Amino acid sequence: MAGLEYAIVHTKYTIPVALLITILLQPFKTSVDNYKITCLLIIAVTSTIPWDSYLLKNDVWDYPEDAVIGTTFWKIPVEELFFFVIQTYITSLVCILVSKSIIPTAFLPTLPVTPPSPSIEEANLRLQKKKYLVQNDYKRLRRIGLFGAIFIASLVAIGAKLVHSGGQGTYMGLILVWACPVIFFLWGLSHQYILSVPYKNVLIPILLPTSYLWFVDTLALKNGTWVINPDKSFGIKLWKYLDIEEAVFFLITNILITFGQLAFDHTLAVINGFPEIFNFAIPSWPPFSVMVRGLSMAVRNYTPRRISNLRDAIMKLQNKSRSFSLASSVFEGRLRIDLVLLYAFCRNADDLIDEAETREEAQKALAKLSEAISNTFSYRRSEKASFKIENNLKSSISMLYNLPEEMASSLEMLPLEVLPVKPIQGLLEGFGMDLRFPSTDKTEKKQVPDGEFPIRTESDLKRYGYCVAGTVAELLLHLVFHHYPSKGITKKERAEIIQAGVNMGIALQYINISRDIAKDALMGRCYIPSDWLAEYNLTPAMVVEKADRHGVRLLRRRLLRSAIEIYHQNRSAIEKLPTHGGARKGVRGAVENYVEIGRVLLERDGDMPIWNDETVSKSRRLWVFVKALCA
Ligand SMILES: CC(C)=CCC/C(C)=C/CC/C(C)=C/CC/C(C)=C/[C@@H]1[C@@H](COP(=O)(O)OP(=O)(O)O)[C@]1(C)CC/C=C(\C)CC/C=C(\C)CCC=C(C)C
Repeated sequence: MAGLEYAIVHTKYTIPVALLITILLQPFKTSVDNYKITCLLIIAVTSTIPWDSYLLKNDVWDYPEDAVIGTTFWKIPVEELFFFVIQTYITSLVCILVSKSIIPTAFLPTLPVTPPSPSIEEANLRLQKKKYLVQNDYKRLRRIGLFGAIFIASLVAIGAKLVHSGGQGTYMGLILVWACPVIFFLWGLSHQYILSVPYKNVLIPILLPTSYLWFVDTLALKNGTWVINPDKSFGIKLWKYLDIEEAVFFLITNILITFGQLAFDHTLAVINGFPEIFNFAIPSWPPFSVMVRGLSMAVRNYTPRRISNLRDAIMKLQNKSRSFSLASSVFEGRLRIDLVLLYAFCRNADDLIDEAETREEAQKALAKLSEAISNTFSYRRSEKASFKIENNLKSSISMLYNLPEEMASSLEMLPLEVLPVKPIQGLLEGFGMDLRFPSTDKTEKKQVPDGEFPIRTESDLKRYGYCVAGTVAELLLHLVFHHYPSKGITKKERAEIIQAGVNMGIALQYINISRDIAKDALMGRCYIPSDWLAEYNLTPAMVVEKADRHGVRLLRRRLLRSAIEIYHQNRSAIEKLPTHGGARKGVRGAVENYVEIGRVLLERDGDMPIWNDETVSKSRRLWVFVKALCA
């Protein structure tokens, strides 16, 4: 007599959890995630069917007739088949969710390079990078890898022995001989990557679903939904009702799924991370042959400098910008890597000027950077096909132009072959404008008189906005179109979208200026146009002296209103961006996150001084971001 008990286990326990995680992941899900889930589902179902069918035929476990609907496939009840699917799906989603915060390429292992004895700054920097260095100790990885392989191989041997002896060890033996060879294979291919990613990325997808499924299994065993044959199992219980074999089964299958997901991430990390080797566009669903090539590429062929420069760029992004760091998790593959590298370049260039001790030093640094950019740019254009990041410890750009190593590396990493040079020069022009403010350093001989603050009119402000932010948007959108050249968009439409992006960049810069009025004043800068200030009988020097004034607040409101207006005029262009690679969602999320700062400032109105990026609370930032992704 057929029954619904097993089906009820799914409706009560597995389906709701799967739905919940699907909803949680939905805003962040990319098409590469669908690829990984689909592949694993196919592998899991096809490999489990013969095994499960064998166990059922040999009476290792059974289902009372009144607990299942009665429809079977190879003797397996459909509810059981559904279990393979839903468990693989749930564990894969958890794995994908926890992996969102990392860029897999940054966790590829690298062969040890013997560095010269470090200077104090280098030693400090290395201390900061400890997270990666410790996890990336190559010899240690190999040792653990070997130990792990011996351990897994021993489990296979124990399993074989148990199966051969039959009797109570049968069920445990069949689990071990079926799952451990696959785990051995995945471990062999990807143990260095598995050991290099943060532990939580491996442990959470294994332990969280396992403990939940232990709980569900305990209930099912208690209710007799399925029954384990006492003649083919040890009779040892982890706790009341939960047989040790069942506990091992769920643990081991979740290890399988998690290792499978991580092996996918590993190969994607390689094929996305080394464009000089995989020198073709990588589709969201890369062909199997490319995946195998990535997985089998030896660590000695990786480019350590590329990996370590990428790690530096990620650290910069995480330490300096919460909004762009969050937005980065939505972009996929090479676009994500290139955006992080672009961020690091812009940030390093900005810091190079802002952190110079004197104006002369800043001017010199700007000139050196400008020269390095134009020379690197022409060199790359001429050597386009053969460009390769060298493995030297020091960047050649740093040696040639005497630029700080971090700055030089981020320039070296920038995909200049696909970027226009004009916006990069525009960015430098913007930084140059920052150097035209009167100095706050009393020892400096040449003081610029009040009238010579560089932002005199609204059009100066707009030019400045274009230089430091419009250009960033232009570069960002060039990267989007380079990686996802939508065939449906004409050249004219593309130019219009880029123009809208430039305007949006200007709007974001207005918000940035409004937020930082007090902070900028401390540096002797005032970006509110002098002729706006004059309407309130104020001068830029008065703002620098004391930013918190009634007139300044009113002008800040005017600037924010103007930013929001530009935002409204241009935001529809975002919906014309390619959806691939998370481009549209990511740009929408990044823009909304930043515009929220403007909205909060308008809400708070009177608040001054406005100090730092604590303007929007973490929870509000996340909420706005998720809403933007779901729009
Ligand atoms: C996802 C990801 C990693 C994106 C990277 C975006 C990127 C390359 C940003 C570089 C930012 C930067 C350091 C620029 C140097 C000059 C500067 C300081 C500009 C201001 C940025 C904010 O910097 P800040 O560090 O102060 O920010 P925090 O609040 O501390 O986080 C700017 C305000 C400029 C930012 C402008 C953009 C990123 C361009 C925005 C335009 C688009 C996203 C395109 C919109 C597209 C359409 C079609 C409308």
